[in-house]
Amino acid sequence: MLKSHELRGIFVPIVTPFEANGELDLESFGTFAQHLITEGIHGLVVNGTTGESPAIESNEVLMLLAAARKAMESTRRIPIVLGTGTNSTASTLKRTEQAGLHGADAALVVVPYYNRPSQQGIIEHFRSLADVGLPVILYDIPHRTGVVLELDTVRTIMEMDHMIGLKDSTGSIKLVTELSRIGSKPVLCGDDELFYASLCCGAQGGMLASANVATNRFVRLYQHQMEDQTQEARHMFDDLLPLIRLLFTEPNPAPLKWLLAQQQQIKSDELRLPMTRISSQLQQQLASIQVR
Ligand SMILES: O=C(O)C1=N[C@H](C(=O)O)C[C@H](O)C1
Repeated sequence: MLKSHELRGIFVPIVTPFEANGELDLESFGTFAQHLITEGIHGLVVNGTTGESPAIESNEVLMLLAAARKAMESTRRIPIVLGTGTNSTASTLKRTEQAGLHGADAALVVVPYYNRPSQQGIIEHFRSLADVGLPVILYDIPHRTGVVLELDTVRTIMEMDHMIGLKDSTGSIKLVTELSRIGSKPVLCGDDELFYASLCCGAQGGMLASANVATNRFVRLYQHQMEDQTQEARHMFDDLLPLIRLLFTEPNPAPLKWLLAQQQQIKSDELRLPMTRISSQLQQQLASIQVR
């Protein structure tokens, strides 16, 4: 199980590869997970947004978790964080229990989206997971959920014993700055363009879709920053920024999947609807950028 102080470094929300008929491509998933691990990542996030969690059935989530564990047998054991959050407290509870039973090290639980609960409702949603026995990471991403967490709400949730940290996709450095000022639990940046700024403001690392590609560059950037080699880290981030921006010009993870299929890291750039393949214009732009 993942402890708060181990929530640091580069956690990659791995893409979920599909066969041309839309079935899970577990073979590509396993070999790609091994590749990410050998690139030096510190943790793997299965069934995140980048893993197309809204389109993955709960039995498939467990298949992906088993494949991730298997990939580590021949490489290195790193923490596996499983996305288990939905906009129903009951189903989140059930999925988080399953995650614990099947060997996840922590659960990533997004703020309930779409139904726009009150701040108190959100607090109770996270409190309900206390007895599961699995560490939980709060995932705050207001532009996807439709609800903005107040600072007091985040603090209240972070103080719960089973909560080990925050994935911050708020699109601002305000929250990470304040949480690190008051010595709260670790914050991982979940907004790729703000990664370097977040590290400078106290983030302990990142959960970054872009780190599916250029993986080792993100790992080295993080290491430079931790060793106070801030100039090197800054330069590495500046070099990565054009790639990061391109990866988010069309809905994530379609650009990533196209690039990974080009690199033959996964067999196909297949997505499940409503996600669709990228435009030919973006293909050309991605093809012309230096990724490795
Ligand atoms: O899957 C994730 O985890 C991430 N999702 C974000 C998004 O798609 O909005 C981006 C972030 O890099 C990680």
